Amino acid sequence: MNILVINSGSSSLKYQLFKMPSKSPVCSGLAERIGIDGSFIKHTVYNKEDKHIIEQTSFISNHGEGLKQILKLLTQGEFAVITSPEDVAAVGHRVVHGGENFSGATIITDDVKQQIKKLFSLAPLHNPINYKCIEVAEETFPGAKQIAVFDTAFHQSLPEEAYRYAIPEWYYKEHGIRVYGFHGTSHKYVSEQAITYLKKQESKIISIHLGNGCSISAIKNGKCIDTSMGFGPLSGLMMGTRSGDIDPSVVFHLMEHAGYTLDQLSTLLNKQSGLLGVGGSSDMRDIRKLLGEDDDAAKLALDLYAYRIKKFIGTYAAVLNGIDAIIFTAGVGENDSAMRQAVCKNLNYLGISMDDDKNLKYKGEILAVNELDSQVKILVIPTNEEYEISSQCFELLKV
Ligand SMILES: Nc1ncnc2c1ncn2[C@@H]1O[C@H](COP(=O)(O)OP(=O)(O)O)[C@@H](O)[C@H]1O
Ligand SMILES: CC(=O)OP(=O)(O)O
Ligand SMILES: [Mg+2]
Repeated sequence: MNILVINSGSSSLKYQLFKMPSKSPVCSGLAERIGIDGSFIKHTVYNKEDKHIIEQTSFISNHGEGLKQILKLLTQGEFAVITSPEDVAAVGHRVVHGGENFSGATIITDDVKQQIKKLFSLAPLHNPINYKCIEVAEETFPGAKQIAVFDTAFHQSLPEEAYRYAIPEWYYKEHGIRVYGFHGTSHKYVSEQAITYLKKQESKIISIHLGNGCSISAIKNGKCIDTSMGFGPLSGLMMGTRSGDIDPSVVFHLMEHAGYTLDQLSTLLNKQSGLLGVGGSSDMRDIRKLLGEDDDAAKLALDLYAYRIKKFIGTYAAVLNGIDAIIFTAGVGENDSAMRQAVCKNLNYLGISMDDDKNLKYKGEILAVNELDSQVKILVIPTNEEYEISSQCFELLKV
């Protein structure tokens, strides 16, 4: 059964085509730096021993356009992997915000689409894009099942003390104001990988997802018990363009004393803050380049970014009453060894000590980068949201 998975993030669009139940994809790829300079698509087709890579470097203004270019690569030319739309049984979509209604993979109906639409304002960088990708896929593969896998699903296990805010209950009951949490598909996938690696079902794990969006989760015995993103994917860690935690008084102040509108505030906190706002670019690779040129703003951005992660590790060590392993994953977590090192520095009191040489050796496979006598394992685990989505779709269709 062929399942195409579309994982649209805030800055990227990743995809993989699986012939389920095989975990090895038929093809995979990503469009990166969507909407900023230097956009590109890297498309890889896997043959038995060989692989073919196609790279395109024209500007991609938005995700809908990116997906159309990707679908061309899948269906046209010498390395096409889909000869007819009927070849695809299902398209699995990452959908970021599912509110409280979805805890598993869900067939997309008109009603589900309306619910995704209702949540646009809570995940403005994501749900509109996810919705657009669903529409493009419906047009391209009219006979395929369209299935949504929500980032919020894995966090439905949060206990009430973690998911409720300290405001009157009415706001929860009437307006659904609570912590939902995001990147759940990634946290679920990497924590399951860690449990298998540790051979320890009863485990206390901190999973740190550092992509364009960033979040950190406390996972006890395979269940998420707390997470840093909240009502929307804006709180917690510092991100590519998002501020992460900020005192709400700042919002009142800017409204009252600087005449900011809601739109301006949303733009400031969602699109102009984080690495971009402090360091001058949303892309960690650019920040590293600026650091190499002794740029003070880039240095400050890196310090803030690492400090915030460290603070959350301390918080979740308390929440979990100990730690067996911490996981670094996603674009920055997997590729930026210097950030992993900065985060783990001076955490010896928690039993976390990194082997700096091993940390430099990560090559894309799960790797423990802690010293041998470190009480806590430090794992770098490549996330695979696409495979996790594909297997959830496959399970749903098998029933
Ligand atoms: N080699 C690298 N070194 C440092 N950062 C990297 C590297 N490769 C990718 N990244 C960073 O990963 C981030 C994107 O992560 P990703 O998980 O793909 O994001 P998303 O899925 O949220 O779009 C970008 O900030 C990018 O700079
Ligand atoms: C939820 C979220 O922030 O996703 P991304 O990292 O893909 O932007
Ligand atoms: Mg992502």
